[in-house]
Amino acid sequence: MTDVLSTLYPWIKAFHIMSVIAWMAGLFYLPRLFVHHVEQSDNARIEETFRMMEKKLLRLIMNPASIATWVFGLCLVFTPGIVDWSMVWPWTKAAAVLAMTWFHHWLALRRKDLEKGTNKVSGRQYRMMNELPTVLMIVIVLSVVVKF
Ligand code: HEM
Repeated sequence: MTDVLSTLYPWIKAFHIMSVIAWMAGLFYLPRLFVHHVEQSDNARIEETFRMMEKKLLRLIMNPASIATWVFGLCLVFTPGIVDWSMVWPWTKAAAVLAMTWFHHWLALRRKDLEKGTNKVSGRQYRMMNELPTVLMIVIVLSVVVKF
């Protein structure tokens, strides 16, 4: 099994990066949709459009992309010689990836609130939360590329 992972290493990494790009696109865009959704919540027709866009973005892009990122990422973890756990970078990457996954689930819960009309988060708070994936992405990319 580890032989197969070593042979397929460049392919798995390529698909890992593709799924990361799709996941990150959603993690950056969904909170922006929430900002405008909250700030236009007096218009029923526009609100319905936001609900549909948020649901499709999460279900069709973000959920599958996050699963693919995890599956390809874990294949890379189990590829012999790729991760040296005595270094710092795998731990900073793991912490940031867990935080990114928490953020994904937080967004999914807020989407349900917006769908049911029970949202309590303001547009300003969504704007602030929107910075989190950027910070985590910087930590992750520095971890995997600089490998401190
Ligand atoms: C979800 C769980 C994840 C796991 C288990 C995981 C694991 C890994 C592993 C083990 C590598 C191989 C490093 C190497 O070849 O030296 C890798 C590469 C990479 N990961 Fe992840 N990763 C995950 C999520 C992410 C996320 C969220 C991002 C971006 C925000 C990301 C960006 C990258 C990049 C850009 C590379 C290629 C680095 C290079 O070799 O040039 N990964 N990942």
